[in-house]
Amino acid sequence: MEHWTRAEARAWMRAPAATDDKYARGVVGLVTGSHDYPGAAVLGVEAAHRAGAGMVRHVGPRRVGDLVLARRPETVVQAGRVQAWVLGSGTDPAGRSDALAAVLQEALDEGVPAVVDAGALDLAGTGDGARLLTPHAGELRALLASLGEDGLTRGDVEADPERWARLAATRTGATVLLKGARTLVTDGARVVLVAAPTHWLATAGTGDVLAGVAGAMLAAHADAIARDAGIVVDLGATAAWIHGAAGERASGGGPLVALEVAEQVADVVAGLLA
Ligand SMILES: NC(=O)C1=CN([C@@H]2O[C@H](COP(=O)(O)OP(=O)(O)OC[C@H]3O[C@@H](n4cnc5c(N)ncnc54)[C@H](OP(=O)(O)O)[C@@H]3O)[C@@H](O)[C@H]2O)[C@@H](O)CC1
Ligand SMILES: Nc1ncnc2c1ncn2[C@@H]1O[C@H](COP(=O)(O)OP(=O)(O)O)[C@@H](O)[C@H]1O
Repeated sequence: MEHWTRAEARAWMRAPAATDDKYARGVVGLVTGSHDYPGAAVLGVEAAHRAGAGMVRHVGPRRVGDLVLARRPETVVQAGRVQAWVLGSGTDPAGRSDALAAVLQEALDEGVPAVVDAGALDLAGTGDGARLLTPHAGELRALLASLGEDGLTRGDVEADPERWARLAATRTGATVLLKGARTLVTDGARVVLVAAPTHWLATAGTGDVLAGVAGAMLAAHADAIARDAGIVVDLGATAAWIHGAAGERASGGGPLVALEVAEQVADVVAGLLA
């Protein structure tokens, strides 16, 4: 098992050059949030901006888009070309509308890299392109059940996370980032461990922030992923490392809220580039 530290994370960061424009830095598109969970969209969008996306698009219900814009007017709330997608945070597959199903499927079929989170995890095996699945243990259990691993409990996954994350990666052909105090990232062959520096991260919405950071990482490296999809493991691990470091800064030893974690991401990136 590989252990991901600041040194490994640094290798995947790059400051913009004189020749870069917003598109060269990577456009992230998010299909996240819903009437029930609008906040997840705000958190993921904030994180994608702070992690260095050249542009962030959000596709979702009008009310969700309005909340996103109220927080981040830089966001483009229209569909369009992206270098990477973040799909599913703050959505519930049980209540998925036909319109949302169509938008998600179109994104998955585009062939660009995608972070597949929360309410889109049941679509993990569909479409085309590199995939980074970001389940917590309960979501991994559900994903494995859908792949035929009946009778598994969340406790089983927590007792042997490496085994179950590897199995899900092998079965889906995706890279799996299994969230927790110790986050595992695996493509079925390599297994990378990212230890969180603070357990105050165990709070609502921090997973939505992680998805936004991961989306920005995939978008920034979309061309390299097209040449070698194996680097999605490195990019997922780097996103988890940045998320942990941002959580540590947001916490300062005490409680944090997810939006503060997202806000700290830019300083963590600056520190890696220094
Ligand atoms: N601000 C936002 O918009 C946010 C939006 N979010 C979005 O919410 C969506 C759902 O994601 P999630 O991870 O919260 O739920 P989910 O995977 O269905 O697991 C449910 C499990 O939890 C358990 N459980 C529940 N309550 C419990 C309790 N009091 N005490 C103990 N256990 C309790 C429950 O157990 P049970 O009650 O069944 O025994 C079940 O096992 C997702 O789209 C996410 O992105 C979140 O990111 C938060 C911020
Ligand atoms: N005990 C813990 N210590 C450190 N980090 C944790 C701990 N528990 C969860 N996390 C992290 O917090 C985030 C929670 O994500 P998730 O379970 O999707 O919650 P949410 O859906 O509320 O955003 C993940 O990044 C996970 O790695």
